Amino acid sequence: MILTDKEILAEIVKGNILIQPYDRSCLGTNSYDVHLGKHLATYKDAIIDARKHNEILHFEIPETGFVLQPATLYLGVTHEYTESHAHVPFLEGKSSVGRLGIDIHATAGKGDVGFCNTWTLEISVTQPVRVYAGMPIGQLIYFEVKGDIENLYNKKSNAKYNTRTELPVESMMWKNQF
Ligand SMILES: Nc1ccn([C@H]2C[C@H](O)[C@@H](COP(=O)(O)OP(=O)(O)OP(=O)(O)O)O2)c(=O)n1
Repeated sequence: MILTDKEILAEIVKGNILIQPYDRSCLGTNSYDVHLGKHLATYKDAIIDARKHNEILHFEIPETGFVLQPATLYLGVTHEYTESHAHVPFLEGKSSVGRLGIDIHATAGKGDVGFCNTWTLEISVTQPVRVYAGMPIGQLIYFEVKGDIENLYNKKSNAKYNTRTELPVESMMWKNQF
């Protein structure tokens, strides 16, 4: 089941959910709006290799905004740092963002119980579009889980994306054995 606005608030009070910074006006009926952080990144090489540690180049979105181009994968990051200690958080797009032709994740929208970090966004666009740091970019929804958890994401020795950062993080697929 998805938490309602009242339940999200109650879980924040209990310490099971943390959203920093938090603004009451960002709480929707059953979601919380998150915003685009100022840092973006692109892969350095035109061809990226799923087995290798591919380097990314970071840059900041200027005050005047930055025009995203089609056929480029941009890694973005939420302005918000979040923790979810008892629920499965999902990152979803916003309809208003989708209507601008902006996708904010490529295949990965699920978070894990125990995930504590900003969210990396895998951004692609249909046509050139200017984006701004601080604009609403997505929404978090929280699902209840059934059963006890043996390995919280932040305790898992192989959790790849749990080191706190304000920067987008590149794929760590290279840590998988295949
Ligand atoms: N667009 C997304 C989706 C997820 N996450 C975060 C929340 C998740 O808890 C964490 C790991 O996501 P996955 O389990 O989908 O990723 P992997 O399976 O590749 O990583 P791991 O092996 O660490 O579980 O990354 C994120 O920052 N940005």
